[in-house]
Amino acid sequence: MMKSLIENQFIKKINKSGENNMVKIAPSILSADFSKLGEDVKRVDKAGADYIHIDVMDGQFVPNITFGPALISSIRPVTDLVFDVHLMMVEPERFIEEFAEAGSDIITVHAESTKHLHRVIQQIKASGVKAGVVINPGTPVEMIKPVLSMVDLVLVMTVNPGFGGQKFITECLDKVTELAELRKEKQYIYEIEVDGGVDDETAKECVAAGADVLVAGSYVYKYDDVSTPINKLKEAKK
Ligand SMILES: O=C(CO)[C@@H](O)[C@H](O)COP(=O)(O)O
Ligand SMILES: [Fe+2]
Repeated sequence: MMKSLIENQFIKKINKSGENNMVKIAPSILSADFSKLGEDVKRVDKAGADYIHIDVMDGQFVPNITFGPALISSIRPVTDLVFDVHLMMVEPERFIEEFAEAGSDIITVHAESTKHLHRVIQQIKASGVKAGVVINPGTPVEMIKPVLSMVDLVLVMTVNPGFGGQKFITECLDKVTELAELRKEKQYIYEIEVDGGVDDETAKECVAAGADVLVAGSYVYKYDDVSTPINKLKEAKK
């Protein structure tokens, strides 16, 4: 997608106090119907989604296997929405350029997945896309402090990665609050995204803690009319 369009949708909504005016919704296509994936992407686009969240799993970092760059290329023509690509793979540095070329707008890598987190983030930025860092429920914010000044997005997992439809882990919200406070104190520019077990109820807790972007898979795609859950999630900030 056009770089200027990404900038518009991305950083501009962060105002001077470091808080977004509205919460963004990132439906996860992990819970879409893969036999009609393009249609399922279009449905959430039409319903007001902000990002398309794409879960890449390698069967090693997590006990599940999903998509690669070819799938991302194939759905790229279907929408102009930001592709938020969540890499759950060991040594993501091996594939950054492929995922960037396939049409990713944001690539997020797990702090636990590489020995060279700082270098991978540099690599993502050099490939011309936004860079994000992800932490598992068992990983403290302390571990990513050295890269917080470099990233455009921090993703806080609110379930253990690998599967959709799991129960929200409330304790992870303390990290969202900590990241929001750090952003304010140090004038960082990252968005804070949460992923896992998000529905209309847990969304309110996430927003209250300071989340700017809500990923939701099973909650969105269980509805025939996906504008219902997307609107309910947006109301979490009203
Ligand atoms: O990264 C992941 C899972 O590892 C997620 O993005 C899931 O797709 C979220 O699914 P729900 O918990 O919303 O059903
Ligand atoms: Fe995800």
